Amino acid sequence: MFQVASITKSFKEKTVLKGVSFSIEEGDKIALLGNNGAGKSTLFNIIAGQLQADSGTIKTSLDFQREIGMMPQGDLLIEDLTVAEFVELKSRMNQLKQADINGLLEMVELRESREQMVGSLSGGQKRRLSLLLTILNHPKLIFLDEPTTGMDLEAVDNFWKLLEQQEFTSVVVTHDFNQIDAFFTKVLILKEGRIAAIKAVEDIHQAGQTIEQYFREEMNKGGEQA
Ligand SMILES: Nc1ncnc2c1ncn2[C@@H]1O[C@H](COP(=O)(O)OP(=O)(O)OP(=O)(O)O)[C@@H](O)[C@H]1O
Repeated sequence: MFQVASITKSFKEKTVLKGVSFSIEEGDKIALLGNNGAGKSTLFNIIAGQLQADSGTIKTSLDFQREIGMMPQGDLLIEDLTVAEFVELKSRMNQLKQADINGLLEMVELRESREQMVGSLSGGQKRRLSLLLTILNHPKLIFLDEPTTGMDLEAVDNFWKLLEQQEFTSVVVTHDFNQIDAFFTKVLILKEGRIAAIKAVEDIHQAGQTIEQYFREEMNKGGEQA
């Protein structure tokens, strides 16, 4: 459904991505993991078309506009509309007929904030609104870059529950190790600009590990070699 092949990217003399390749199949729920500075957001921004790779290709059978949803790390919101106005506007832009604005807002627990200006929402509320706008037109594949940043614990729990209820094929950059074991089907670890591991969560669990334990072990491997 989506293939990333041999992506490289440097900023001045610093090479951030050193040939990143992976495929996404329908139904995959992929956790994209890596330490700070590993290049996750750079990869995400290249996939989103916000940044140009130095080399490599991205191929997909999906329509980028209609079938792929992207939620970047920074919220791209119009701050001087009310929450309801913004969701209505986005629904119209997506040509959704008779969108149930209250129902949609309920889904991300923003119903009570419907008349509030977007600019006055808290960081966590803005993330929830961004999520809603990302999934509004029911894309087939979603990419989320640290979607729960700024959310309180309850909102984080609710966020993962909400995502679990949806049937999206997804790639999520996250550090939420407490919640992710139940959600993902695959783990992709980016380390020093390369994919260090791609592993089915089922196999990790069968080996008696949590995703966090597996991640820590993979991250330590390089340390032992160095
Ligand atoms: N526009 C830029 N100009 C110069 N260097 C950049 C730029 N964007 C990213 N970098 C560098 O590329 C490296 C990877 O950054 P990136 O944001 O992709 O990491 P990340 O894995 O998403 O980290 P985090 O978990 O902290 O979000 C970092 O060293 C960063 O300083």
